[in-house]
Amino acid sequence: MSGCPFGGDQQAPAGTHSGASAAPAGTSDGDNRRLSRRGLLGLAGVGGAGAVAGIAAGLLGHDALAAAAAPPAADDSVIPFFGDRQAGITTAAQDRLHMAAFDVTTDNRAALIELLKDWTAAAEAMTAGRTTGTTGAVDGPYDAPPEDTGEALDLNAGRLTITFGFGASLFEKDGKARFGLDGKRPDALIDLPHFPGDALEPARTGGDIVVQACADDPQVAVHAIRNLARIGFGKARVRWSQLGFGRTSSTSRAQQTARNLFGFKDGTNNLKAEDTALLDEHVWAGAGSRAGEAWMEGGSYLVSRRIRMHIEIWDRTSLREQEGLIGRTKGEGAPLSGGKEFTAPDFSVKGNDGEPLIAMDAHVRLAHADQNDGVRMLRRGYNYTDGSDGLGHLDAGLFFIAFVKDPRTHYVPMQMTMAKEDVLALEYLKHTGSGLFAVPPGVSQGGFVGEGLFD
Ligand SMILES: C=CC1=C(C)c2cc3[nH]c(cc4nc(cc5[nH]c(cc1n2)c(C)c5CCC(=O)O)C(CCC(=O)O)=C4C)c(C)c3C=C
Ligand SMILES: [Fe+2]
Repeated sequence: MSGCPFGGDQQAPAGTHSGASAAPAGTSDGDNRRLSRRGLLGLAGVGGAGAVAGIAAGLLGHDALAAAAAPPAADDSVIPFFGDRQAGITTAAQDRLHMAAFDVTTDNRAALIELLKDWTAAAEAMTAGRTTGTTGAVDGPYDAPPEDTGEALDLNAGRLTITFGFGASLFEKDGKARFGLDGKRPDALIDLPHFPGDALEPARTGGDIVVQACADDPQVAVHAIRNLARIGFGKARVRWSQLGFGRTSSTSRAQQTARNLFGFKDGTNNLKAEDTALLDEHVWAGAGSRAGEAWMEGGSYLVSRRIRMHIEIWDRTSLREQEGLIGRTKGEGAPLSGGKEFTAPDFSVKGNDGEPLIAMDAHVRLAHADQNDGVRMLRRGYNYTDGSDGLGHLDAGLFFIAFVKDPRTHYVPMQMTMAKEDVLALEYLKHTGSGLFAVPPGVSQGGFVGEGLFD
């Protein structure tokens, strides 16, 4: 959006963007509040187009009034925030990620609840394409910082989803329960074990609360995390954050399979939103065995791993070896046992040399459900590059994200096998960050994220 929210007809008051501390001549704070397009959309949602037209009457020209009176068009850039499940899990994976883990700095339970309520309100607004707060980016008092940082003003909602999860350290720290949450830490929210080869950096690991913002526009995703961080000031601070620029998983059969930075199709045999029975079996958490963990029913567990990929070494590896390490062809993404991309791999097929066509230590063999007690996961990772390491190497890789029913059965054993046997992992990957978070079920209108935890 331009400085003028309703097109080129109205000029922003002189000095609006100059950083001048005083309101422009002839305007009071109230006069200077203009109804932004986003604010308008928000009002349309609450009171309908007629109400919007009435409120706007004193502020808008004739054309703008006519436009405002028209019923709002269905906006396919909006993914509803409220629902039985949190969005951002089975939602068709967006192109961009900004994930942040926060440490809660207040000790006060009421302040934590207030933070979650404020975050819920802001998340609902931003996912609907509106600004945060009641006055947004440009309609508040001239002498106060705006309630919204403003960099998404011209943009649509971008299919933004904001997904919240709670880390073990929210429940207890140094052996002491926090926020009166004794007995509420789910048994599945374990401290992940050390895996062979782990090179985890504390500043990229853990966190009390994780927020996953996914959108088709990077600015929308960054805007979301930035505003939540701003709202959290004094109660929570960012521990780590990660940008991702290319989805490495499809989570719907309607999506084309994307590629990771090794150049391979990633997500071919992922669980998809359409696999509802498999999602019940492998992704959605149950009520647990204790009353204290029942609040997680219908939620899931988010595993995040920042996996650096040694792409310079990979780029000097033959195509034969690359395909052998993955167990699929690079072009089509077909299993080396034959067929096309979505043909099921046949791990028993052998070549003329008597060796299996999909090697015993190939990534897809070791990760396949057949080798892992039948368990599957919903992967939702992103490619990342974070500059270079000063030694002439890109700090690039895959920010692995998976949603699972129970990490004890659905992540730890598989990761342990890979850390020990997967040549891809042993020679080309380094895990530099890690997190495990309990993702509560969805939020209903009038509620707040994680509400069940505080019942
Ligand atoms: C512990 C879980 C997994 C980690 C960590 C992981 C890292 C990782 N994977 C690739 C590339 C590919 N993975 C593929 C398949 C695949 N990977 C996992 C799990 C982990 N991957 C699973 C469960 C599967 C599916 C296996 C199956 O059922 O066939 C593929 C093939 C295409 C696909 O099905 O997605 C590729 C390619 C990288 C580069 C990586 C770390 C950087
Ligand atoms: Fe993988």
